[in-house]
Amino acid sequence: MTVFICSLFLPKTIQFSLPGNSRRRHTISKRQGAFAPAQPPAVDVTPSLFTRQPDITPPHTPVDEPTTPDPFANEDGFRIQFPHSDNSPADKGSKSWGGRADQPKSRANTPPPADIFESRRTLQKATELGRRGIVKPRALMRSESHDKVFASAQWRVVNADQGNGGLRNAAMAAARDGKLSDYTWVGTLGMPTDALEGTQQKQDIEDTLATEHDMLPVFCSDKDFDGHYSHFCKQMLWPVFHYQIPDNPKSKAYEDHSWKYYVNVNQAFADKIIQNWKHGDVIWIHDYHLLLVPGMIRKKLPEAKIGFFLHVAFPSSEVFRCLAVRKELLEGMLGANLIGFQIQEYTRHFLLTCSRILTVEATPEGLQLEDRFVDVVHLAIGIDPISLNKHRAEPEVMKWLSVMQERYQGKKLIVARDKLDHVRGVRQKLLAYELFLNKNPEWRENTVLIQVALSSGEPSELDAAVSDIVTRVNSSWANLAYQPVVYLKQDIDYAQYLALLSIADALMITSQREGMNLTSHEYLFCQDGKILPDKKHGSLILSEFTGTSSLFGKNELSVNPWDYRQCADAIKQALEMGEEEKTRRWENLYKCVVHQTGSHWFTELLGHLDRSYDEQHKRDQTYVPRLSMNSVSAQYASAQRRLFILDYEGTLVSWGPVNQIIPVSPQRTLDVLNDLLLDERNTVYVMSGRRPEELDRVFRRVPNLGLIAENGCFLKDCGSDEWLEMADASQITNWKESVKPIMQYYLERTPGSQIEERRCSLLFHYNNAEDYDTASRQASDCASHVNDACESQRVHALAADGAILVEPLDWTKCTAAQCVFEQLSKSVKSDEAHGKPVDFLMVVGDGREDEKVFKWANNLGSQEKIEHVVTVSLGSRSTEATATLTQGVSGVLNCLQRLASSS
Ligand SMILES: O=P(O)(O)OC[C@H]1O[C@H](O[C@H]2O[C@H](CO)[C@@H](O)[C@H](O)[C@H]2O)[C@H](O)[C@@H](O)[C@@H]1O
Repeated sequence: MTVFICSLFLPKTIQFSLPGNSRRRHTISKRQGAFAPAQPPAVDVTPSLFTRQPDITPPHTPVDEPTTPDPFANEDGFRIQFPHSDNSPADKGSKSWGGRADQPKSRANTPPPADIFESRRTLQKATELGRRGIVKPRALMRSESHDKVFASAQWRVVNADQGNGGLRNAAMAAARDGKLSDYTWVGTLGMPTDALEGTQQKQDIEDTLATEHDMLPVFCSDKDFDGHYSHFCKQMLWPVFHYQIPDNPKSKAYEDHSWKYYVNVNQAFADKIIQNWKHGDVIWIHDYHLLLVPGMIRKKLPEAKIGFFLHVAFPSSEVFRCLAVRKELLEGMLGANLIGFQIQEYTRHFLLTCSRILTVEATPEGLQLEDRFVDVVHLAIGIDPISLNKHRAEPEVMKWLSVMQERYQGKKLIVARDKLDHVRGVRQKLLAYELFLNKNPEWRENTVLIQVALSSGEPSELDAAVSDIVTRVNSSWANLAYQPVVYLKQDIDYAQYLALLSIADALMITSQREGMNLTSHEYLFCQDGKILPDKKHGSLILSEFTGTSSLFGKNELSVNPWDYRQCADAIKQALEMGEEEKTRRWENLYKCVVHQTGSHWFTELLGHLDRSYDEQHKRDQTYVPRLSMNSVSAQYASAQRRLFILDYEGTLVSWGPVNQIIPVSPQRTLDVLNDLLLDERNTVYVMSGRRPEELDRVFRRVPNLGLIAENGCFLKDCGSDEWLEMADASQITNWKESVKPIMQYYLERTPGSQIEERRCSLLFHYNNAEDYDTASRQASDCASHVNDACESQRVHALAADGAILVEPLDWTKCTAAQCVFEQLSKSVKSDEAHGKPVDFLMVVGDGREDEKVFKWANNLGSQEKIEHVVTVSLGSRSTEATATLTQGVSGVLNCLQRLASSS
């Protein structure tokens, strides 16, 4: 059994050795996947906390590689500072795609990024102001000769600097802990690959990754990848999932065309997995880049065990519904057996979003689809303390620690490492820090904020804004010996990262939204004082809008990043906090971090997927036997008091158009019911969504029949002329007043639609609409709108055939059936001499509403409250019923007729 771990980026990529590349001369051993550096390193220019930085920007156009051979390069990888280590910060931050000098350039020829004009304006402004720092990296040029160079270049497999470090660390930890044995990673190489198309090299790379690294590379065209990642993911999904709705024309420009690239890349993943899947394998798909993959696989492999985990936040339904392709995205996710989120808030948003947008039934455990159940859970990812502990004791970390101790002696250090995009709130943090210094002169010369900012790709207004603030703070309060902000607009290596976390007095995270934030976990771990006994239990200032914050129980200094005053006060509080309070807070936080590890997260979710799959499969595969006429006849014959609860449309008569009055009285049905009722031991109820008067008309020639109308809101007992209104009339009137104007709004915009008012429900019919597709979209919006607006009124909107049905939650066919049974039981008690308790209950139905009645009836049987319980479902849907009948309405009528005749 193989576990396929599918994420956009593989943990490995390919590094090419190019002729004439003076920066890195290598001999290659492809078997070992290793280059040998020909020259010893001349100067160490690895980005560092001490490289003199101009206040505004890096000194040169950023490139992803150091300009000399990396002194830390080792046989297994490059830019990994610990030999034989695959570790890196859990929240890594992905580099821009296709920008590396030792990888092919992209052939994507999509339009320039939407904000390029904005960037140009920003550049112009910056030039006017005399800045040169936000220079856009030169466009990457490729040519035929460029491709040829790569096609014949030597290459090796190296660790990727893109991707989700938290996921990778968790998988490695689970494997190390013996919880994950056979696994294969599926993902892209995170580099342009058009240049390799049709070459032997591409095949060799694929083979090497498969055989030596257990990795299946997914190849897609540069154009597809660029459209998928740089456009649809980064400009649509990333902002929306983090509550930033791209509502300006420049973003909309990408809406239509980039969607198809998103689909293409997702399809390439699905195809790769489908080709390699074998029975028993587990498919685990990760994150917002691959939302469609579960659905695409499910179509081809209905039996597959598929899990999906979303690492980023899932927004409120109000935000999610702004996405034009909201339905497609949700339906894609619902191809999984289990969907996982980091925290409960995201789970709640997702369930509500599905119930509103797809009008599917949500329960606390998951979603009931027409033919399957999908489990939905939350379980937050964690870090790997074991490897962190090992690596922070490396000499390289010690070296950086001593350098920093000397450099920042007597200063309080607030540290941070974030991606520089709006979502991560770096600007807010700097403004809060500025306010803190302005308000607290006593701290001005004693505090340093070290902000490491990872590039998010394109230069933007944000770069300029952040640089402005850094300049302002430094020019206000710096002197020859002191600089209040150290701003590094590039990543630091892992050793410096660990040193930074260990020496800090506070870590400050001000994300506007974030799925989790594992940097804060790594910080807390490094603050145990084992490496630096005199620096420990530092404070954590953490945005309340991170997933991590919801786990930490306010032991952190929780802040709202938009509230600068509160953030500034939190900095002061962090720096002035007494040892006792710091220790108490840290101990509680530390417990959380070391209990909830990445390895635990990984194995728990895989275990959960197994359980969900087995359970769902049992339900789907449970062979629901055909109704045995012999056995039901025997039970019927032995019973003294029989109760039948029979669904009407789809069960006793074929379905008619829901918005039409039932045209004819179905004679055969009436005859069968009358025959059953000839035996006075029989009590028969017919249940329906129809109105009381309709049922009266249909069944006027069946005296003594009990009726349940409007799905349980009305009940008419056997032999009675009176309808009992089960539902609370005033509650119904209230919600109808809210729902009617909403329906009216959609009616006016959907030619050919109709509203039908029943006593306790409202229907929006669109079956006869002029443009069915548009009408069905309108209907679904109408349902979401009703569900949103009337949430507190105990009412819900559901999709019915060609209609949206709005009905109360508190009165159902099941509550009516319960009432019927209770009444019968009471009448037995009051007439003990003659009354007999019900000893035979038969429920027959075909719809989802009937399932609740089956469940209730089966419970009565299993609790031995009724001796014989027979629940029968028509059709092939998964069911709670204990028997099925496949011959439809005529099968039901034949069965009832045989029972009636045997009396
Ligand atoms: O930038 P991308 O390549 O699109 O990837 C998105 C981010 O993925 C990872 O972060 C997410 O997962 C983390 C672990 O579950 C979680 O802590 C974080 O809140 C999520 O956003 C990755 O660590 C980031 O660098 C990527 O930007």
